[in-house]
Amino acid sequence: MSFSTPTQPDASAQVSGHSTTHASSSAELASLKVGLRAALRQFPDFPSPGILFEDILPIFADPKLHESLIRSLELHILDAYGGQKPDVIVGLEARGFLMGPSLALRLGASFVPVRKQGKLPGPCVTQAYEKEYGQDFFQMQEGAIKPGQKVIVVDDIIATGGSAWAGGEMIRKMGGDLLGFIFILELEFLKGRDKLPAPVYTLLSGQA
Ligand SMILES: O=P(O)(O)OC[C@H]1O[C@H](OP(=O)(O)OP(=O)(O)O)[C@H](O)[C@@H]1O
Ligand SMILES: Nc1ncnc2[nH]cnc12
Ligand SMILES: [Mg+2]
Repeated sequence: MSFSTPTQPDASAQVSGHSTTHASSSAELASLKVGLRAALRQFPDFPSPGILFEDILPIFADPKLHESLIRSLELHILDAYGGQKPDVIVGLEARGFLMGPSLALRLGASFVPVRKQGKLPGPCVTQAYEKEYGQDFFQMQEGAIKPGQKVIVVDDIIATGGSAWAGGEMIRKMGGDLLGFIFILELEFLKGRDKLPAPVYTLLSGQA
């Protein structure tokens, strides 16, 4: 587990019919993580030799685990960021789209996608980036983030941090206020979090 955001010992919150205090949400989060961790699968040498691929898809195949994931991320957000709630959840194509929209709905926030180049219509902001196995370009539609909006970026995995950094750069260019980055899993040995300009939270640790 990796925390780099402050918590609020007295925080209490009411969202989606769940009432929580800091102590009860910590206990709930710890128990949800056990099931989520057990569901992950690893595939050696995918998509290229030397990469140990972390497969998060079994979480989405099981409705109980899917709910555990969204609830875990919700609990973190309610407990962090000094009580500030995000206006926008930004998800990174493609795997960030698996949890971004449902998390946004749960929080009453907007969902905005970051897509790979050439997929979005109209004027776009573009950012080149490097990832664990190659180079790519990300885009967002101009004006998708309004100046001053509070934004959280979500994705499945942080490896080198290149993808999340590029998302953060585009949000910064549009005047967004980046509250933080949230991932299911972190490949700690790549130190991707050191590239990112806002607090990083990963639900589960992995590949130290
Ligand atoms: O921290 P980084 O080194 O940038 O790597 C992490 C990114 O790599 C994967 O995305 P990828 O674009 O490979 O595939 P996807 O389209 O299936 O999400 C993963 O889903 C993260 O988005
Ligand atoms: N090792 C890995 N497993 C799954 N997704 C990834 N994205 C970047 N590195 C990855
Ligand atoms: Mg991805």
